[in-house]
Amino acid sequence: MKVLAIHNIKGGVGKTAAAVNLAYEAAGAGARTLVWDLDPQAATSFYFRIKPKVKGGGKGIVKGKTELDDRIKGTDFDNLDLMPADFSYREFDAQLDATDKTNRLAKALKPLASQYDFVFLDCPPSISHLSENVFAAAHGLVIPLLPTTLSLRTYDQLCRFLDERRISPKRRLPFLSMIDRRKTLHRDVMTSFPAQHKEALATGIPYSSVVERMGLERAPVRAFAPRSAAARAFADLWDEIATRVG
Ligand SMILES: Nc1ncnc2c1ncn2[C@@H]1O[C@H](COP(=O)(O)OP(=O)(O)OP(=O)(O)O)[C@@H](O)[C@H]1O
Repeated sequence: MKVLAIHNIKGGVGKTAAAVNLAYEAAGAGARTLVWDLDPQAATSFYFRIKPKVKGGGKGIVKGKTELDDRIKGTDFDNLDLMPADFSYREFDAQLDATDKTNRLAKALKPLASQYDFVFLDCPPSISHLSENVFAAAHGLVIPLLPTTLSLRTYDQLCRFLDERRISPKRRLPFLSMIDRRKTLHRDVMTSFPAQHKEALATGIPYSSVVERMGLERAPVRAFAPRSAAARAFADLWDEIATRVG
């Protein structure tokens, strides 16, 4: 079982869009796939038409006692399950901070190792104690970045943090999201970012109204717009990530 965290310090960069669409691609390729919606905003759960839990999940995980198995729900798609968000995750960080443990997520996921090929963690925007747990559990960090100066600056800050924790660049999988090729800055970043960061994925996700429509359709892009450029881009991105993480 490979664990992939969709993570960024910044909000609104396309983490949930990536989690939903990459998980759909993995499941479509036949991999037994689980998405864990760690964000109390519960957008991933919304896209998969599953109600978030109201309470209770976070504390048990922090104490190392929660069985995740009975919280998992099936989705409308083959091979694709979801662990819905839980509003108690709002307190996750403070609770994890109090224990000073960074292995809680990894420990909670361990019993699922024989059930899934891939687990996607859709993370809230932060750099926190929860992030430390995510980094300890994940084989790869999938990091969506807007092609803007501030977004790239935040990536450098994240890299310094990962360097301090000796998380190898090989485990970092940054890619550009919401690319608008009409913008000179975006075209420039498409050239400069991979030149400066060898770990960068070659596939980027275009800015697309089809991705925005996910909220209306409540489904991954390829399920309702299979021939769109965005659907092709997520499929290519998944191929690249699957190759990188083996
Ligand atoms: N490729 C895209 N093209 C156009 N709109 C996009 C694209 N990707 C995401 N969006 C839109 O941008 C907004 C933020 O996207 P998303 O929720 O995936 O980001 P996020 O990083 O998960 O946000 P948060 O940090 O709040 O969890 C949403 O309204 C989404 O529909």
